[in-house]
Amino acid sequence: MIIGLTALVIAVSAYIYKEGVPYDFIPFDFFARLGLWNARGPARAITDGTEREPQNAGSGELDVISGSGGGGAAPGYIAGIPSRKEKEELLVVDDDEEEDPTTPTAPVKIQLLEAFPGADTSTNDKRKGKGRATDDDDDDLRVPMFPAANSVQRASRPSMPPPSLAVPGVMAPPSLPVPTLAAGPPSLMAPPPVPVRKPAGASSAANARNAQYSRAGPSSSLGVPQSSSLGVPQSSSLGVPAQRSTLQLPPTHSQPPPKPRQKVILTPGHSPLDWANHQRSLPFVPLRRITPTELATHGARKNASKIYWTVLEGRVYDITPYLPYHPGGEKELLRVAGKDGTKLFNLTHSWVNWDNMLRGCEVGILVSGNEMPGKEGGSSVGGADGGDLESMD
Ligand code: HEM
Repeated sequence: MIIGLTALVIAVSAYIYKEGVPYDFIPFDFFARLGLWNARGPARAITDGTEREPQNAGSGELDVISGSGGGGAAPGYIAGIPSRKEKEELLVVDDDEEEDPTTPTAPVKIQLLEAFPGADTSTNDKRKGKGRATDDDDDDLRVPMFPAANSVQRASRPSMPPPSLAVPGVMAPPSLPVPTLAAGPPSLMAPPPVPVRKPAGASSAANARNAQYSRAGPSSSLGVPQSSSLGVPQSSSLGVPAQRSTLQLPPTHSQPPPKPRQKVILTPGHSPLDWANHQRSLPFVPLRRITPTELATHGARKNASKIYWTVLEGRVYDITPYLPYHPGGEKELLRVAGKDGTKLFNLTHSWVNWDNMLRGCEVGILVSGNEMPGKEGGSSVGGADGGDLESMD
């Protein structure tokens, strides 16, 4: 009997020594349910395989999955505790291979150790002389960096900050790519080739005009330096001229360039706002019928009165008080004195609301010379010798 028991104990010991602890052995499952088996704290029994206690998540405790609802796990399997065989398989390291922390194998090993916190690595620790040896490391749940902090991958991307290790389980936001404008190989796509319009039979005058409007040259109109700092190669294989800045607008040649502004510097007190105030102070003048002959006496030349009239869409205006307020200058405004200035006005600035601007300067309407026989002659603003509109109607 004693010999038999002794032989049984020896056999069990030899089995455990060789194969590891049979966790699926029913008594162990029973002890695990009682909370006696887990050496790292009270075990959590999950009876139906779905309920888990979230408050202990990540605390290093082990999950016990019962045989009835294991969801594919072996009956009595204690999640998180590998068998000796598993541990040895997981922790086998090629002795010939030098352990380099920069290679991806180092984090993998760390992850395996983290995945099985109860694993006994003393064998490997003794063999390698290093590794996870203290229990303090069990509470360190930091996510290992991959690639390693000093790996070649990280060294090649210096702008990417290493993920924060302060908050475990929180992934660092991806860093936005910062375009390197000054240095580095050109990574921008080359612009499309500039379309070259060369109509057959184009006249030499048109060519001359195109040459005049074309601003391709060493100086960019946008002020972009010719040595582009955007990394665009100066000599593109797509046929883009090397001296042209990529930010420069391509020449269209379809329309002539707009005329440069010809605004003059107005004397102080003659701004558009000043004119609006001054116009309100002008005296009211009864409107009259004005013939072209009378209008001509108020031209720019041979005008002793220095009173200048013009016509805009059939209405006669005394532009004399407006002369110092005209943004285009007095000289330009006097070009329409004594005649119909509608066409020139609209050619210059059709957007200007002349009706509103010159309301206080209106002196009458233009009539043909036949309508007012005998009524021609010089007259000043508000003159009484013209045909008064109210009295004539
Ligand atoms: C007869 C009544 C006229 C009125 C009330 C008037 C009024 C104005 C106003 C308000 C502006 C400023 C436009 C702006 O800032 O966009 C302006 C600009 C100018 N005006 Fe007149 N204008 C008159 C007639 C003329 C005439 C007859 C000419 C020339 C033929 C002329 C030539 C100019 C020019 C060259 C400018 C500067 C355009 C620019 O570069 O902005 N204006 N005028």
